[in-house]
Amino acid sequence: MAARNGLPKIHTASQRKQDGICHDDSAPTVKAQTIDELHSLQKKKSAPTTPIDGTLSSFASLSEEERQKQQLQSISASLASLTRETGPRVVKGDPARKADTPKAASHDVHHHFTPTINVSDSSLKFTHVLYNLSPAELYEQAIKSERGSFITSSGALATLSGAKTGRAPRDKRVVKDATTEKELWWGKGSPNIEMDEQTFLVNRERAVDYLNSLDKVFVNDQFLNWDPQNRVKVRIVSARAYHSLFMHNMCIRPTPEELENFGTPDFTIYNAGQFPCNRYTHYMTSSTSIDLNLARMEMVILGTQYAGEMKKGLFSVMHYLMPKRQILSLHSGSNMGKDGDVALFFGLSGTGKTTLSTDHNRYLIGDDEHCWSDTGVSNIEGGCYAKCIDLSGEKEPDIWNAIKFGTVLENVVFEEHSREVDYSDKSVTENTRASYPIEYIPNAKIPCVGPHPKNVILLSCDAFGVLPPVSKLNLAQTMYHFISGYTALVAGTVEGVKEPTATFSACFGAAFIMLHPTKYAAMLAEKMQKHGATGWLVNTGWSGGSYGSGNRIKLPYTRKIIDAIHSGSLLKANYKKTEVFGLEIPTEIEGVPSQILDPVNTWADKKAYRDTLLKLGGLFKNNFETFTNYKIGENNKLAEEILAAGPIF
Ligand SMILES: Nc1ncnc2c1ncn2[C@@H]1O[C@H](COP(=O)(O)OP(=O)(O)OP(=O)(O)O)[C@@H](O)[C@H]1O
Ligand SMILES: O=C([O-])CC(=O)C(=O)O
Ligand SMILES: [Ca+2]
Ligand SMILES: [Mn+2]
Repeated sequence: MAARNGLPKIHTASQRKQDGICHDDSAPTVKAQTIDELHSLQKKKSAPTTPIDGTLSSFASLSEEERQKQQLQSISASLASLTRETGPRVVKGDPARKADTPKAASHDVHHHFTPTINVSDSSLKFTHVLYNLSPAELYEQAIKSERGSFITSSGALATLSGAKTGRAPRDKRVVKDATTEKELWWGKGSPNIEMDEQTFLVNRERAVDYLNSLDKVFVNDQFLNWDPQNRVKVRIVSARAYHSLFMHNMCIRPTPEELENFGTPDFTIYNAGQFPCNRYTHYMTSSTSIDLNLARMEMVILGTQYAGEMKKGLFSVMHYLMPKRQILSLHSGSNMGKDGDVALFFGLSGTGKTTLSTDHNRYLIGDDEHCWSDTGVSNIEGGCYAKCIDLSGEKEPDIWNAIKFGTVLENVVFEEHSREVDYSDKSVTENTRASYPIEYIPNAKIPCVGPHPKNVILLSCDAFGVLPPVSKLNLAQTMYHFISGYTALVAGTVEGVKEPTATFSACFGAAFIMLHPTKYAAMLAEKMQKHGATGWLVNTGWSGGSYGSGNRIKLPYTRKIIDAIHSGSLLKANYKKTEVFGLEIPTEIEGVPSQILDPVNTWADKKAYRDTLLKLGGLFKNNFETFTNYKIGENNKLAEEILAAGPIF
């Protein structure tokens, strides 16, 4: 055994001396003349994900050469400064590797224009592009050049997202032009903070200049949406291997053939997150800005390295593009039973979409973002993004086992030597996260599509502890609660929110919607009606008192409730109606103590319960006032019904 401070004795074949002469050449020697050649043998050439080596191009077929040229031209065009050169001189590969240094530019693959005296000095520099690297290559890049990158004991890549460990919704801006002014939701309650085209271009140039000034940039060409008819091509240009691996996991990964025929992207992200925006720039209120331009189909990220901005930025784009095609985009998880019954799980951050859609007895379609079209549901993404605070192998075995090689573990704390992660440690943030490809969940449904949903489950984490663990909703109630989007935000995901407080977020995702909430609500109502889906409200939050005195409903109980919804048994249960909210609650569910089903039973102080119930009812009423003047759907009947489906007292 090798001691940590000493080398073990080396036993070689030469010890079995036959002729008294030391032969250490009993195995054939390597077919290499030089050390460089030896190293070149180690890696099998299998593009397209491997960075190309300059010496290789001469062997490549003409059409392959032409394809590479077009690909580089497309990347150069993406990275173009809009005020100077048409595009940087791009070269594929890691600048740290000899074969990829600008000498390689003499090969015709990297032809590009020859800089002349009247262009800027920046055009004299090569931009090295690491194109669609594999997880293994990205691990190496991260460990080599990004402080805070480590391999954990289960093989995941631990990383730090920097100063920001959650999204920054107050810094998310959208370009208001003649088109978006009319189409998008602006003003009170809307997530769309306006900026003008000029300011967008200033920030874009800042990001592009920053990216081009670096030694290397990562470029991911990937897809969104498993529905082949409505697939969107996305390009992500970023400065960190962490960002590239995160998007590799979260977007749909192209096959080598699909990558060959990728062409130009439909949407491009410029992630210059390490670099701040400039507060002298109009509209900027901090050093962070996440800017969306729907006319250019581009997003620029400055001043935050939190990778969730890219994922949710793309989600916003889908919330704009899909409704134009009569497809409903949803902040929901989705899974399917053995008999093909599909359930949707809506809910704000931390309410249980990932936890409850990841169910060992069902096929996972997706954990966070879906489309509902005329053909059924499709996942937008290629991966999952699970919260991992207090994660345990017993309670959530599938998520636990997904944390292996290839998975990005954000902001977790681990033991220095063993690299065992301590999932209870909140030293960096409470919003610790794991990002993994969906196929890391053993019963993932690939391709991630399914038929029309049978159950629509609205998850709410009620910090007041007055909503029942489960209620059956009629269509008007489903719409009322969908538009309200109530939860008690669990600390962490949104910057600066540390304590649970009541939140209303339209469509259970106001931060990501682009159109007025009633547009999405009308589409949901129409689809639920047409396909006969049942709505449910599930409280994954407190019972027996509010946050501070009661306790969070035990996950195994919530799972039993969800099981009863899926199996259809809950539909047949006996129901009674609650006061104030008028919710239908079951009297019995297998595996769940009956007395917790009606929250009044779990509160010792009945007056406190009643006061809290009325208080929450009042908050719902106040919140809904914004929507009372809007028309929902074709006739006004539904709008009136929805209004009447709220709390009455
Ligand atoms: N009764 C319960 N039901 C669901 N989740 C629970 C329950 N009790 C505790 N939890 C915990 O709450 C968290 C739910 O987080 P989850 O990742 O599922 O949220 P999410 O809805 O997917 O959020 P996001 O949109 O931010 O990804 C998990 O850490 C889970 O272990
Ligand atoms: O975007 C994030 O950081 C995580 C997430 O899924 C959400 O907030 O809904
Ligand atoms: Ca999630
Ligand atoms: Mn989410």
